[in-house]
Amino acid sequence: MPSIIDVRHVYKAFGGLKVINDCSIQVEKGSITGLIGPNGAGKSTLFNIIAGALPLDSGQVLLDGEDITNRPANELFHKGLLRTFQIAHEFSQMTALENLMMVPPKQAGESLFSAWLKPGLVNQQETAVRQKALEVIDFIGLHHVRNELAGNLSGGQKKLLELGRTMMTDARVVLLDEIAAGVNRTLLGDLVENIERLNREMGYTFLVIEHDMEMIARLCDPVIVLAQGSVMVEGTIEEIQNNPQVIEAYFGSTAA
Ligand SMILES: Nc1ncnc2c1ncn2[C@@H]1O[C@H](COP(=O)(O)OP(=O)(O)OP(=O)(O)O)[C@@H](O)[C@H]1O
Repeated sequence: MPSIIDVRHVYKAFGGLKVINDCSIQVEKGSITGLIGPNGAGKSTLFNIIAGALPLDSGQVLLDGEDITNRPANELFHKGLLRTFQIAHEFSQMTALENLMMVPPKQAGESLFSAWLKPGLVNQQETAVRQKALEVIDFIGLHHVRNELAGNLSGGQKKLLELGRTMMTDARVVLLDEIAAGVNRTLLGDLVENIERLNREMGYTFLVIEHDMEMIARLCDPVIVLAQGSVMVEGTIEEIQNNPQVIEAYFGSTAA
């Protein structure tokens, strides 16, 4: 399988602190790849670099063979590379459904000019967007709270909504940053199921940062372990869990 994301020899330092250090990873198209590592290993920094939120010092990032090094996040969004955040950032004063309807980037209704010139087109687009939002909200199991203000949703429901927002665009790769944090087990099950379905039924590729090992074990193959800014080891979850280097990096020598 070809790589959809190809990170090549990336370096990044903050002041004198080398955070990403000759890091190369490949994410296979159609995979759910896990990215784990001890605190401060550089996982979020690497995510920020891939997603265009942070410039790298040297190296290269390719998306499906195209050089996207240091391209801005909004450009990558249009290319189908999306990132969800550690803290869901919904518009709290809009309903869940409206939050989904906000997403499409090329909505003619956003432009006053096109609304004035082509009101029919705007109406047509809005109907199509609403229809798609209703389908998405069904898919993520939030139909019953579609008219609830997003600010009133539970933490887990907000994360489901965040995942739903990626479905409103033609996402190809979604970077998930610690979405399990603070989510109860039932909703976590829903999240995992939805990620699996998006992967299976819609061909999404996922790159997942997660501290919750149960979630990594259930979802991810392969798993990449980052330590001190570069790849320590990559393999199946079983291979990772039994790797002495990984045990050492996580727990120190006492656990080995
Ligand atoms: N904007 C910044 N300025 C300076 N140092 C930073 C910045 N962002 C991250 N760092 C440092 O870079 C290192 C890696 O941080 P990063 O958040 O990428 O690690 P992580 O693997 O995601 O950690 P965690 O699992 O704890 O979230 C840390 O030492 C952190 O303090």
